[in-house]
Amino acid sequence: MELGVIGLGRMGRIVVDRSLDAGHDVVAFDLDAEATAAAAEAGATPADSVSDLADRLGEERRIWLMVPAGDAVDATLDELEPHLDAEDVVVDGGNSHFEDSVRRAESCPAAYLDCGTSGGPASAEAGFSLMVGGPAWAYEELTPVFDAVATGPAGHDRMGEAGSGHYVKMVHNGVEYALMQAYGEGFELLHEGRYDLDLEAVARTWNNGAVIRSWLLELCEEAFREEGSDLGDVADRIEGGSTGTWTVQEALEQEVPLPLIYQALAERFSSRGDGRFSRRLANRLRYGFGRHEVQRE
Ligand SMILES: NC(=O)C1=CN([C@@H]2O[C@H](COP(=O)(O)OP(=O)(O)OC[C@H]3O[C@@H](n4cnc5c(N)ncnc54)[C@H](O)[C@@H]3O)[C@@H](O)[C@H]2O)C=CC1
Ligand SMILES: O=C(CO)[C@H](O)[C@H](O)COP(=O)(O)O
Repeated sequence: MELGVIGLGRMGRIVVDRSLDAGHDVVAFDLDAEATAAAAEAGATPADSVSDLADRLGEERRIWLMVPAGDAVDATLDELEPHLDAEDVVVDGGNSHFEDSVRRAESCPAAYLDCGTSGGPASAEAGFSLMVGGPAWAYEELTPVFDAVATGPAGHDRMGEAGSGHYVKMVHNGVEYALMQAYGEGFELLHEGRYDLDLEAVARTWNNGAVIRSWLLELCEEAFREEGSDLGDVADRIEGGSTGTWTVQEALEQEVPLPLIYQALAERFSSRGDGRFSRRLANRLRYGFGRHEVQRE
């Protein structure tokens, strides 16, 4: 298949590389010319602009957006619009709000797939987990690319109609906040408690057969290995927060109580000044899965 990829940062570049590795042809564009050139070196056909990318694709255009959520998605769609028709498919693989995706699906001349993407840059080799919303025919049409970008056929599925992919990803991120908070609290007690513990050894032991083993716990193990049991100079400051806020807002609207996710979000908002260990670990874990910059003292 021939795929256009717009946005070649930490995530978009993985879409390019995995698609090329699976034998697909890729036309690539980023506002940053260096990112476009780097994708070309990897085997993609470079485009000079969004319009140029659309022109270089064949009759039935398949285009994957991996730009920051918000205005960049709308700006890209505005530029694409004159080139699109009902036979074309656009995938938004970023962390867009599901209501924005519903609006875009209604106004986009092409079939529109909202695709929640989990795994982060650390999943370049293994592939992502993809949660897709939108028309079934478009999902089936893009399945060869989803197979390549995800961990494989089991790593993606169609969640339902427009918006459902980003809705599921929003809730995923709420769960991510709560899990990070739970691990953080447990390790904080171990760190402050009665025994002088090697927390990397604790995490490693838990990761080998314990009920609470997980990828986030593997990232805890990595963080303690690289930063030390006291997390060194990792600051008590957790950035991000938009996707967790959306989850809590939706829970309030639906009158579904989510005290753990809300509390984890509140911890982020109050993460200033008092050096909470749990938040310093969450700060470091966001580097582990997302290559988000570690805030340091
Ligand atoms: N980093 C992560 O762990 C994850 C990120 N995401 C989502 O994936 C999307 C991309 O994230 P990253 O790759 O991490 O961001 P990034 O900042 O590494 O890359 C974004 C790229 O888009 C380019 N760009 C911005 N506006 C553009 C435009 N109008 N046209 C063309 N290119 C444009 C930038 O130059 C940059 O190269 C975001 O929506 C993010 O929330 C989703 C899951 C995980
Ligand atoms: O989607 C992700 C992981 O699943 C991204 O890493 C996202 O940036 C995490 O959310 P936040 O920035 O609010 O911590």
